[in-house]
Amino acid sequence: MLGFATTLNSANLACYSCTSSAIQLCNSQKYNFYLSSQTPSFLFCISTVCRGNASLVKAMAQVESTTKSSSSRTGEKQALISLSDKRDLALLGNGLQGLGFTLVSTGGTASALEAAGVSVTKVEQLTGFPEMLDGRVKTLHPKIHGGILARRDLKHHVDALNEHEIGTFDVVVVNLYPFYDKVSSTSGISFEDGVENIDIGGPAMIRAAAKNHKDVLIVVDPEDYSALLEYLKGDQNDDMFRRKLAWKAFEHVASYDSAVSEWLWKQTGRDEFPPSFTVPLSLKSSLRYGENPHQKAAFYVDKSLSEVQAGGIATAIQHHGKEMSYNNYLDADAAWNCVSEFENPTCVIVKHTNPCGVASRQNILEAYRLAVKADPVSAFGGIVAFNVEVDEDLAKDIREFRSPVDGETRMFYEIVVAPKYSQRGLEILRGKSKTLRILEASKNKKGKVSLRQVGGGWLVQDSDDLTPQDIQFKVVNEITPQENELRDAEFAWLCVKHVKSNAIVIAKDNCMLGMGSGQPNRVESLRIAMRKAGDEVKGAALASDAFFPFAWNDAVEEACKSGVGVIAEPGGSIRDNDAIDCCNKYGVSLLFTNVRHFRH
Ligand SMILES: NC(=O)c1ncn([C@@H]2O[C@H](COP(=O)(O)O)[C@@H](O)[C@H]2O)c1NC=O
Repeated sequence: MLGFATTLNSANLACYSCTSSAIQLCNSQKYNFYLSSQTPSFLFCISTVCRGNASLVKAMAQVESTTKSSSSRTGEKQALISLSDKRDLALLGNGLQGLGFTLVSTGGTASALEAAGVSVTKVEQLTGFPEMLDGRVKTLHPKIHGGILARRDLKHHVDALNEHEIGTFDVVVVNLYPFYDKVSSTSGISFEDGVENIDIGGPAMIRAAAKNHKDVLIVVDPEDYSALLEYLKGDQNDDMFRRKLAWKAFEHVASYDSAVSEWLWKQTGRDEFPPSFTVPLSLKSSLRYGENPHQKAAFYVDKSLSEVQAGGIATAIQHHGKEMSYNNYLDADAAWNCVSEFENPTCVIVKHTNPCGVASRQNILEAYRLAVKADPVSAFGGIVAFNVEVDEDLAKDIREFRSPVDGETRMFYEIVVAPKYSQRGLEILRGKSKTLRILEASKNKKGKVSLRQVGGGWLVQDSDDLTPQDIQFKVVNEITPQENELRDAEFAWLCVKHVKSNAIVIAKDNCMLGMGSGQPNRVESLRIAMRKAGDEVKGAALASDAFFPFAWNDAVEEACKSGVGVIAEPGGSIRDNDAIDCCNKYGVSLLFTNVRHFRH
């Protein structure tokens, strides 16, 4: 058995027992005995006086205990660093070392620090235990967690540290195994690999340090390294800085855990919503105000695993224009959701979340003009969405096109959203106005979950992904529709899905002619739609988001009298036969889809 030597000053080491200065580094784990964080090497006395004297080890433990408690009291500074994301590690390591910190690290982090020329003590040297179980146990040790969790203002905490020869940590820098990236990678991951990527020791250290943030600074984000170093250079009296780091640390762990639990629920193979779940949200931007100027507001991006590469407005790139407002986000979302559904080149114009103009044409310029024409009054100040690139010609048209209302006023829009812009197209649109928001969005993923808040709770449902291709348009009366009428009905059906209930859309030749939305009764929506369609209603298709409760002297008869050629509705009313008889009488085809598209 070997005896150990210690003093506080590493330059002046001597054996406690024999006072010999014949001190050597000990390479054998078995005999390692940590002395103090200022002398983090493993030392032993090779004097013949000590050699083989078992009692010396005990004696030395007492000496070291004294040494350690005095080191803590004399403000010896230790930082614990364990990072998967090793970005800016050299900046951190050099910065802390320059400020007089002793660095303690897990294996990979220690190697990276050493490679960056920073001296470091390995956690296993401190704990006297090797990292084991394939890294499942590295830092889960009282010498680590005691040093993080002990309150410096409680004597019995400090005494306990001294008794067990534990040094304190003033700074803990940890980030976690990249579970999120691994399980969401497109190449996929096995269940076993997923499990191995669940970090255990990291969250334990983060939580411990965040709990004891009064004494320990906890950093989980490389973006905070500079602020940490600045803080350490100052008087360190800003408690709010510590609290903010602690908040961020718990948030980091909470998001991480929500990803793990979301993934595990999927691994159970159950096709139902989980009994409870957490949605991780990340602030994208503070908004000037909410729906109205007296309401505070912000926009958050959903970080759920199911939202990875889900496309949509939240991840759209803004190329130009005034900052997006709360209502802009809602409207842009509605426009983008609607236009993304069409296969052919299409333009959708939205006002207050309702499409007021929709047209599909091989020539997108034509589609754009038709979409404006559907309701030029509403289109003014609206959101224009395209499902194809905005090139130079289209951009010029968006810039120059004059309102069909007076033939003079140039059309004005809040937002243009498209999947792509040519360089020239973008330049031209930028020139239209300083404020015009230009968004580049990627297509929405199908099969998502939709959440909506009500007082005290959230409603959760699958997104409404059905398209006309998934639906059978069944002729239920004696009038067989023409091929073009069927296509018009499908087009109107796709439009009506995006209109607020009660929703009626009249369309012909891949162009919306009129729509009625949000009325508390269907007849009123129908009348609004017919008024907008005007004479063009003749031979057009009409789609209703839900069945008609009454036919005679009601919406169905009014539609038939107006001259529509075909009506598409879900069916399912107890008075379906009235609708069938009514359509027979007026020579209008009636199609039942058996699918409802309420939008509340
Ligand atoms: N098990 C443990 O005791 C443990 N302690 C730290 N870690 C993690 O290990 C990672 C760093 O490892 P390395 O320094 O070996 O590259 C960090 O992301 C940290 O969160 C652990 N790993 C997983 O649980």
